[in-house]
Amino acid sequence: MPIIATQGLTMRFARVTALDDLSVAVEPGVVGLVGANGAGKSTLIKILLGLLPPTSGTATVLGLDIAREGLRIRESVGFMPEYECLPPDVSATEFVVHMARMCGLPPTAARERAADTLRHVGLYEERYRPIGGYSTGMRQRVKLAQALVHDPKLVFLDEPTNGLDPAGRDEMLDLIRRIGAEFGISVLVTSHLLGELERVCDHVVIIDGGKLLRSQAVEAYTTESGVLTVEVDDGRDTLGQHLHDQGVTVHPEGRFLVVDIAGEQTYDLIRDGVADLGLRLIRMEQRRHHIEEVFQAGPAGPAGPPAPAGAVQPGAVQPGAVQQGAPR
Ligand SMILES: Nc1ncnc2c1ncn2[C@@H]1O[C@H](COP(=O)(O)OP(=O)(O)OP(=O)(O)O)[C@@H](O)[C@H]1O
Repeated sequence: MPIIATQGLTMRFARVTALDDLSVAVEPGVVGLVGANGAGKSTLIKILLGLLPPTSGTATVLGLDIAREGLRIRESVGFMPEYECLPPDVSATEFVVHMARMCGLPPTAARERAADTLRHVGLYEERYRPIGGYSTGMRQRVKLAQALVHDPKLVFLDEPTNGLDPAGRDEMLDLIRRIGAEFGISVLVTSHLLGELERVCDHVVIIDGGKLLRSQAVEAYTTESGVLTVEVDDGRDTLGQHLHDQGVTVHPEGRFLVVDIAGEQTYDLIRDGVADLGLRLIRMEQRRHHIEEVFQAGPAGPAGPPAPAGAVQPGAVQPGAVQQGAPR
């Protein structure tokens, strides 16, 4: 059963269509929802939580109808909102216990679950300090803890890496991966950074202007490319010249040679060249595309069908559009 399924979901505000006939279904796992600022990500989450009725269309979350079963959806789903929503003068423990009580847990269970959850997100030592003195990364972890405290089957994380430095972003991405892999909780995580979702997601949905651009397993975006990376211990240029003389298209890139694959014989030529020249081969591997290359390549990118007319081409992003610069 899909964890989320929408059919023709449309949301019109007075001046803007935030979602435009969106039909998509995703299976359990860690699912990325990527789009530029204003693409409609937060609007979709609010509709899926049953908090905002769509203009038209239908959707289910965990098999529950958003129009009729919003309360049951919110019982089974955790939500980490994008914007700051934390009281500064209470501790993380007080806040997360309060949120657990709001979800219906009895007092003792609420305290135990809050302590467990704060430990999981790496805030155990700091849990009695007032939230007002926390760093941005710590506040993001409190927001994550309150989304997990009632043991949901699915969590919606709206831009959880916002405002974090590279180290904080890496830690948050690791936490998200653990939520999916170790706790078995499905995740819908939004970001405007393509690269960072590739690291943690099983599946990525891309929307632009409220329309679906693509919905695919991560591997489908990162299909193998037509080039080999070759590394030898001392002798990069000698081997490069040798392969060139054999008619192989090759160019240097850092310590490596990047070789176009022109059939099985390319592998044989590299093997023979390395042997004939008496070099030591360290690696020879086929490169995989990164998700962002799908967009750098434009509408006829390497991983699939052309984007629909009018779609943002993130290879030529405008400020605020889908960005490719996620650190790895
Ligand atoms: N309550 C509202 N009233 C009017 N317009 C709205 C409302 N909520 C959202 N919008 C508009 O709908 C569009 C989609 O907004 P949404 O917040 O869903 O985008 P987003 O992809 O989450 O972007 P961001 O990452 O910037 O939050 C935007 O143009 C936004 O201005």
